[in-house]
Amino acid sequence: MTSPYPRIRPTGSTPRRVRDLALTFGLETMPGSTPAPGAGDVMVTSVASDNRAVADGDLFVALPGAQAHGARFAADAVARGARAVLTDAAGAATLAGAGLPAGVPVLVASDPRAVLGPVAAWVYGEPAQHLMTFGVTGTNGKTTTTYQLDHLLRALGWTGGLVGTVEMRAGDRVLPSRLTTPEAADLQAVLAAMCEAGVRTLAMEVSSHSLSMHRVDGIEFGVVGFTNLSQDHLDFHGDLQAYFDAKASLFTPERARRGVVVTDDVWGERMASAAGVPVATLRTCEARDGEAPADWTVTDVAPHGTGSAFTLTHTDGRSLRTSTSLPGGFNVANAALAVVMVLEGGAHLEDVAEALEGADGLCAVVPGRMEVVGPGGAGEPRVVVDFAHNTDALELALAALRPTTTGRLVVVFGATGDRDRGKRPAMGAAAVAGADVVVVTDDDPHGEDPAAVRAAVLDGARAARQVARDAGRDVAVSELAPRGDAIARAVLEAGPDDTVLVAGRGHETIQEVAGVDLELDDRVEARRALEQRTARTAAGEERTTTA
Ligand SMILES: CC(=O)N[C@H]1[C@@H](OP(=O)(O)OP(=O)(O)OC[C@H]2O[C@@H](n3ccc(=O)[nH]c3=O)[C@H](O)[C@@H]2O)O[C@H](CO)[C@@H](O)[C@@H]1O[C@H](C)C(=O)N[C@@H](C)C(=O)N[C@H](CCC(=O)O)C(=O)O
Ligand SMILES: Nc1ncnc2c1ncn2[C@@H]1O[C@H](COP(=O)(O)OP(=O)(O)OP(=O)(O)O)[C@@H](O)[C@H]1O
Repeated sequence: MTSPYPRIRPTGSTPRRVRDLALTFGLETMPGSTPAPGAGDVMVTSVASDNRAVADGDLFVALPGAQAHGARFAADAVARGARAVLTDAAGAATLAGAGLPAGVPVLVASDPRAVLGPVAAWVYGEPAQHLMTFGVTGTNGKTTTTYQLDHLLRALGWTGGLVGTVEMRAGDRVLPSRLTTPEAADLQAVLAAMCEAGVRTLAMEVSSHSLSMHRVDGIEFGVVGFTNLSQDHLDFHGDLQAYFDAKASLFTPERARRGVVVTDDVWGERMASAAGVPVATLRTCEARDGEAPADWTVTDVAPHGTGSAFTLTHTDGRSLRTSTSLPGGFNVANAALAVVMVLEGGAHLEDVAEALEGADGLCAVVPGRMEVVGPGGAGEPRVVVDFAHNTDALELALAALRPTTTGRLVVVFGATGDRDRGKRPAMGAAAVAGADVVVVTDDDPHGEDPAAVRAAVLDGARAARQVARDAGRDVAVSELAPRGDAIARAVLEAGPDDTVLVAGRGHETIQEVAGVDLELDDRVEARRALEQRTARTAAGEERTTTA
């Protein structure tokens, strides 16, 4: 039996009586599924919502889904050791005739997805209540901000746990992530494993999907943060207002005690006004005319190593100066948000300043976020891999690299298949506006025709190229697939003073093409191309010397 994904679970859990579960959450038990009199209590120690990840002692939660109903997998879940099932009326109807073994209670909830989080938290002993919890939402910056949060919390002496797009970390246990925010059954198991491992703080990404799909229900975050909002995921939410509303639901008493909102964009101001919990505002760029000062303000941004130094000041006069190693103004915003969330969570400014001093600022390496694969120099171009996969992020990533690019700025990118199609031409236009050489290739096509996705991006790029030409700026636009070839050509043809930005996939190592998972790591491809350049240069030099 294969499992689609391993899970981080606690090694030991207190058995919980299914009867108590049903009473606590007001769940009916499907007639005929109650254990025989005298058979003793059915106990569960853990929760799973996918049969392929079930272990002995699980409550299997059979959720209705867009592709299938989880009830279809309940018999296999029981065969794998699930002791009870929680589902909805449709699932119960399926199970009534499915011939589950006797003595497996089937609990029925009107909306099992809505109750899964609180149920899983109850089974695992409310792990989030034993952690200092920090949740970050926003279109871009969640991963970066959570890594900087974790870095600072560790610098303050805490053992930190991390959950997000790249990985889940619970003490010494690390697992690559499938989702940015895991389903509640998996998430509560990770939190329980963190508590078991002596972890004291949690820095986690909270995606808008997860908020709409109840994945973080059952968690009341100590502090939540909002980075920004721009066009993305509209295929799921429908429009920007619905996308905003999903994120705003994190700033409610059911989900958080207090918040920090970056008010650099209008959506941040709206988030601060809409919040149902106390929030501190943070501005990292010039205030708009007539705008009230934010609670926290970033000033005196200056180059510092590969990133920036900046000063954070509160209206009450508190102030500290620190830095981030990641380039770009947006990474100042991410670093500042991480610091303010920790301060708003109750840490003393002096302690934070001292910790940052000792930790050399916010210098967490964030896999695939402005990751320098080749530093440049010695005749080689600088090569950077970034996760920018929407218009706003691409614009900012290019803007972050332009000031330190003395030659041409080259960008290799594409757009994700089966996701928000509206952003494709805009991404093409953003690439032309910010770069000198634009190579359009595949990102993760998923089930879409890769050429059609590239064509949509090229439409925007070519239209913008004409505008650039009319303004006297010539931008080279080309198309090349597969992605590995595009990365190789860009790196091999770049000049020694050029910067090559490979954008869109960051840390990812699997590219899904027509349902087939291909191994593809942009960093490996870029490194290989740099090695080819070096070998070619060496061979050229040898030919010269032997000539
Ligand atoms: C839109 C969305 O989020 N869909 C999620 C949803 O899918 P679904 O409702 O279609 O579920 P389904 O596949 O029909 O399965 C129904 C039930 O049967 C179970 N099942 C299914 C198959 C099986 O063999 N055995 C089994 O038990 C499933 O676990 C589920 O409980 O429930 C599934 C099971 O948990 C998720 O895997 C799936 O995420 C899909 C894969 C996905 O791509 N989600 C993305 C959009 C997402 O959530 N992204 C955000 C980040 C966005 C961003 O900021 O970039 C994230 O937090 O990762
Ligand atoms: N504060 C920000 N504002 C705008 N763009 C940003 C910001 N922070 C990072 N970016 C850009 O967005 C990309 C994604 O950053 P990051 O992974 O930290 O965000 P994310 O919200 O976790 O994204 P995802 O949810 O897709 O994982 C980065 O590679 C960078 O190009």
